[in-house]
Formats: sequence, structure tokens, C-alpha cells
Amino acid sequence: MTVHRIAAVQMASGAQVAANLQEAQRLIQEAVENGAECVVLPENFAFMGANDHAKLAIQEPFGEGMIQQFLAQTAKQQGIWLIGGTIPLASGDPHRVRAACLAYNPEGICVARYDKIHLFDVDVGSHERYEESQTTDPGQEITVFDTPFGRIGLAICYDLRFPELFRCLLEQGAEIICVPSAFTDITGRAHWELLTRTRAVENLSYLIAADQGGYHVNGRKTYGDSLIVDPWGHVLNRLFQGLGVVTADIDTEHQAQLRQRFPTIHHRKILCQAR
Ligand SMILES: O=C(O)CNC(=O)[C@H](CS)NC(=O)CCC(=O)C(=O)O
Repeated sequence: MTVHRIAAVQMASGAQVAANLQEAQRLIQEAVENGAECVVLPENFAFMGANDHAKLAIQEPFGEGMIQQFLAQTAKQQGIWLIGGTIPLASGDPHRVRAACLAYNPEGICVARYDKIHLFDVDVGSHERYEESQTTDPGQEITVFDTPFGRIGLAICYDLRFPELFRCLLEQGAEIICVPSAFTDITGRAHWELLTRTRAVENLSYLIAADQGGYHVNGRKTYGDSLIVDPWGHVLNRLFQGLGVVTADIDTEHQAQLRQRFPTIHHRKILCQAR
């Protein structure tokens, strides 16, 4: 069997961890009822507080804490692969956390961890400035891991703007790239579909983007439009705003044939060395 159903969950997370986990639980259940074998949660699914520093209070050591327990238990109870958006993990620096994406197998074992590498330090408009690096310590390593339905690479939100990261994931054999996100409304309108479809096409990969999509207690609005893109750049399914689940069937046999028939990823030349 080369066809597998994957789901992206869209949320509008708030400042109550327990309430966010309950909502995530409900949406994961809905995805499983729709036949999903793998579910991807958005960035910051368990917590979006009143300001950037608030997450420091709910950070967990890697391998301990209620959010990681929730992810492990849910993966096991539902018998699914669960890609846990991002959660704040302790970094060793008391003022900064790692924005970590943890992946669990159907036994509830954490099999992969990716810490967001590119941090969102930008001016989005006159009233919207982000300085993620003030409260987040950047990751240093790319992450890929194997599942029965293909090799998964991980990237997070602002990482979408850095094609060299995705090339590294491709080099490491990625076939499906999961991108938990919390895109801003302004930049999402301008670039979200463009970036997600481009990263899929240029790497002939499936791309599963689970986004935050609603209003948050910090007064911000996130873009939403969680979507699943196939290696030809076709959007298989999407959800523009609000809470919900996006499912689609991925077919790695079809992908392997496409990569042979239309071999752009084999026609690459090394034109400059990475810094
Ligand atoms: O806004 C929040 O509170 C939650 N957002 C996040 O946690 C992160 C870091 S601030 N957002 C992004 O990376 C947006 C990237 C983006 O929007 C782009 O690249 O255009």
C-alpha cells in the first residue's frame, strides 16, 4: 500500500494549556475518525500567551511535563504518528526556550526532535514587530526520520523562507515535509501559498503545513490556510480560517515515479558553497 492519509490540524491557541490540549485532542480525534494515520499540529499549539515571555513559565525539560505526556499518550491511544507542532523546551538559558517540534510513533515513543533554526526577528508593519530570538534559542540541526509512509523532514513557520534548509532535508532523503506554523495574517496573505507550494515543487515533496488560524489573546491574528500540497504543487486540501482538520491522501509510489519522470532534483548543480 502506497497511499496513506495524513492530517493537518488548525487551531487558534490561547493562554490556557489545558484548554488548548483539550481542543487538540478533539481535533486529533476528528482526524483519526477521518482515517488519518499521521496528524500534524500547528506551532505553539499548546500555548499562545499575552506576550512573548509568557511561554517561559510553561516550558518543559525534554522528556518530562504535561504537554509531552499528552503527545505521547494521544499518539499511543489513537495509534497514530503525531507531529507535535512546537512546544517550549528548556534550553539551559533561563531567559530563552527552544521552539521544539517532537514527533511520536504509534507506540507513544518520541522518535524525532527538531528545534526551530530561523527565528522571526522582523517588522511586519508599523505596529507589528517580532523579536523571537529574545525568548528563543535557535536550533542547530536539521531533522529527518522514517515512517511506514515515507521519510519525513521537519521545518517550522519562518523556516519556510529559507530554501537551503529544505534542500538539506531533501539531501537527507525527505519525501514529506511537515511545517507547523503560526504565520502572521499580513505575511500570510502575501506569501503563505507561494512559499508552501514552492517548497513542495522545488523538492518534489509532499508538504503538510498546519497553521494557527484565528485571533489570539496577544491581540494578534494568524493567517490560517493550513494545507497539504503534493509534489507537483497541487493543493490537495486546505482550510482558510478557524479550528479544524485538513486531510489528504499521499502516495509515495506516485511521488517516486514523478521524481524519475521529471528529475529536477537530480539536475541540480552546486553553484555556490553554503556559508
Ligand atoms: O505570533 C505569535 O505569537 C506566534 N508566532 C510565532 O510563534 C512564530 C514566531 S514569532 N511566528 C513566525 O515564525 C511567523 C513567521 C511568519 O509569519 C513569516 O515568515 O512571515
